[in-house]
Amino acid sequence: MIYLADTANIDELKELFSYFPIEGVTTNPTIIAMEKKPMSVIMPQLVDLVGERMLHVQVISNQAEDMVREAIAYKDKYHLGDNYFAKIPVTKEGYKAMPLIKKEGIHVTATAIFTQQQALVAAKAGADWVAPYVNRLDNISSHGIEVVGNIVDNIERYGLKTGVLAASFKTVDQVHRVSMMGSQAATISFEILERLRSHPMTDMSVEWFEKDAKGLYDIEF
Ligand SMILES: O=P(O)(O)OC[C@H]1O[C@](O)(CO)[C@@H](O)[C@@H]1O
Repeated sequence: MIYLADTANIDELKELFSYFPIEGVTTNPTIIAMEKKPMSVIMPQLVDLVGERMLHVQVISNQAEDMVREAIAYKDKYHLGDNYFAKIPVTKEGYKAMPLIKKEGIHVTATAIFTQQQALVAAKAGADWVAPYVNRLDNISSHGIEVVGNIVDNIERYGLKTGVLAASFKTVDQVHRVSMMGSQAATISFEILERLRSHPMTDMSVEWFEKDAKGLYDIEF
């Protein structure tokens, strides 16, 4: 499973990119709103920082033709290449837009997915990634992990090329469980990425090693 950072915060991304094997960044209007800056300010910084990693940018238009125009506009304005994915919600207009955007040579990430069938329809419509919302499902007494597992199985069963980009996490355990379900990717906030990377026992062990090594590691380097 590959890790993506679910943030548009430049400081968080700079820090993550310095040590975490992050393969891409996802944004949505809520994530952009948290930065209290408009897209015209955030986008150039993001594009610069993300480099060749994947960049998933959600469109805000709600009519298919506008979604297509918006997806093309980002690509052209910021000279985005093969690493750019237009995030399209799985509404009726979104499904209509997906094959049209693909025809323009732009990759598609289908987002706001809550059911197995929504994911299957998006995959059939040509989506490269489908993004099921794990924690939001768990919060309405549904089963986010199970939904992700079913989507992974269905895509494999029907020989589709779409990848599963699990999204919406509030715990490390949710991330672990989607990885066990075979999700190809997960997009995760800075806070949860830090929590899943670290463990107090690791820090303690390193401290003990350093104490034990005192005066013994005398080879120069
Ligand atoms: O429930 P949350 O944490 O707002 O997450 C919704 C998710 O949907 C996405 O838009 C899907 O890529 C992510 O950016 C985000 O993690």
